Amino acid sequence: MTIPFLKMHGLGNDFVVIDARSGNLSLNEAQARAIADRRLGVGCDQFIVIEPPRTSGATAFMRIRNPDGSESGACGNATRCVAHLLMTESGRTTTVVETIAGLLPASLEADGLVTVDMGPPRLDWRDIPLAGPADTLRLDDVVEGPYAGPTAVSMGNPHAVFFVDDVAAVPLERVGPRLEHHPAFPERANIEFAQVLTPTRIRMRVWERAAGITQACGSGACAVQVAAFRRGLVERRAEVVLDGGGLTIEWREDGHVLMTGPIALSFTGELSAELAGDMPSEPRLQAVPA
Ligand SMILES: N[C@H](CCC[C@H](N)C(=O)O)C(=O)O
Repeated sequence: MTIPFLKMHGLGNDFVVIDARSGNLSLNEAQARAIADRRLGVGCDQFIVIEPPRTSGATAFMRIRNPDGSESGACGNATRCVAHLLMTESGRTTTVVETIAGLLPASLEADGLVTVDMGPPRLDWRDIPLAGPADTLRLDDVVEGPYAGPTAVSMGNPHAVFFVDDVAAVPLERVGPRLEHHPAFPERANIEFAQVLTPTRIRMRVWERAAGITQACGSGACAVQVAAFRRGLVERRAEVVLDGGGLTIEWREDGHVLMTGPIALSFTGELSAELAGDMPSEPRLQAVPA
């Protein structure tokens, strides 16, 4: 018994996407880890399962799992990929992707880019979450060498944004894991380092919770833009430049954060019986050109 998958990415942040809308996918964390393994499995930054919607108004529910099997409440790059699949399937230029963090309306732009309304950021310490009361604008207790006082933002998942003069000089592979597991973050955190180039352009790099350094992080780019605006460093709309390329992020007056960027389909394949485990064998999603 095998199951087809789509290998997709957003600016190099890559995903294995499967369609479980036709059956009950009894996916466990171990299977997610096996599929995400870059040697024994397909390999990906996140494993994405499309499930039937839970809420009226949603087209489909998107479950997000990190390579360690842990579930996340947001994945901006994958949301663009799934939204594109759903709009291609329906022939419409709008859709609504549901996650455990809420309903995310999306639209297909004339230039082929996808815009997702990632909703409002959560800025209260309880919603990040943090271990205790704190001013999320600057966490003075979070220090790692010369890096201190990040801004905490949740986009449905936790982020800590450090502002630096030179992102390229940050030893991300060393400080990333230490900060991800800092006691201030009871659910760990995605760690971003941002360098404001102009009021409408930010360069950032990311150490993703449970995934390490990735080429791009959509929810992280949203968190960086929100943090920079809260600090008076940028306008409401800016280009956030990641290792894999640029996203346009706008923190709208109504509080919602819009993210616009590309998606790509790399290849399609079939999960072997060993990897598929007891997954159903008749998914609906057909490979569609990106
Ligand atoms: N590692 C993240 C999930 C993926 C986020 C990222 N890939 C994005 O595009 O937002 C977390 O555990 O919160």
